[in-house]
Amino acid sequence: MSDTLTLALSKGRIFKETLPLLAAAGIVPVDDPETSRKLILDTNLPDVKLIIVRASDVPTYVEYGGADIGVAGKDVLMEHPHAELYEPVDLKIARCKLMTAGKPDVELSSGRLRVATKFVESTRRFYAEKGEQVEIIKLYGSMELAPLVGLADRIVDVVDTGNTLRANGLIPMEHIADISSRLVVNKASMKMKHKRMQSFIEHIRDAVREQNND
Ligand SMILES: Nc1ncnc2c1ncn2[C@@H]1O[C@H](COP(=O)(O)OP(=O)(O)OP(=O)(O)O)[C@@H](O)[C@H]1O
Ligand SMILES: O=P(O)(O)OC[C@H]1O[C@H](OP(=O)(O)OP(=O)(O)O)[C@H](O)[C@@H]1O
Repeated sequence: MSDTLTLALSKGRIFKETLPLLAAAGIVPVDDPETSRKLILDTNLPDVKLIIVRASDVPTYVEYGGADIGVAGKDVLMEHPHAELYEPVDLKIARCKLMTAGKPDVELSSGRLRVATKFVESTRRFYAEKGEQVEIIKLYGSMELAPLVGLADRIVDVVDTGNTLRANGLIPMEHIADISSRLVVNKASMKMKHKRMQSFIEHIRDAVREQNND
């Protein structure tokens, strides 16, 4: 196994918020994924590469060794409860809450509650723990639309400011989980590239402490 470290990141929020942590670990990407079409990005360090993947694909790339390390939201990790991954650092970035939401003051019909979400696994677990039988409708985005067009009674989505819910006449209801992004690590890489990985993890851990003044 080569000693190159491959890090899987998603574009947008996670990339932007991970950059300062990488910089503190001495890693600066050469290309900007927002403008480049490249999916493998070089960094200032010849032995560190970044790969750009969909946020929900990060655990898959890392579990199967397509990347040694990744950054994934806890919401995404909760959808992969059996993934063979280490989760050594809470990066405390991309913070939000996983919540149920719906229209205020609506009489619910007597049948099963219909819940639209892309977070099927967390939703299933949440209602199972409450002992409530619900019908889960899988969507891939724009969940807020579902109650407005009668597709569902509730949604489960991530909420930060609440602006998206408000803009669509919905209100947050039950809190399911606090979400932040985590460093995830391939188990084989951790054994085979132990020193390099350990040093990277420690640098990131220090950077998180510094960023949060603790
Ligand atoms: N409004 C928000 N505020 C803070 N963090 C958020 C917010 N929305 C999502 N997140 C967190 O950031 C992560 C990445 O979100 P992002 O919007 O970049 O990807 P996505 O569009 O949800 O993923 P995909 O591309 O797979 O559909 C999410 O998994 C979640 O943990
Ligand atoms: O409570 P708020 O601050 O409004 O944030 C919540 C919204 O943020 C995310 O969407 P995002 O803006 O990332 O767009 P996306 O649909 O591309 O993920 C998420 O899907 C919510 O809709």
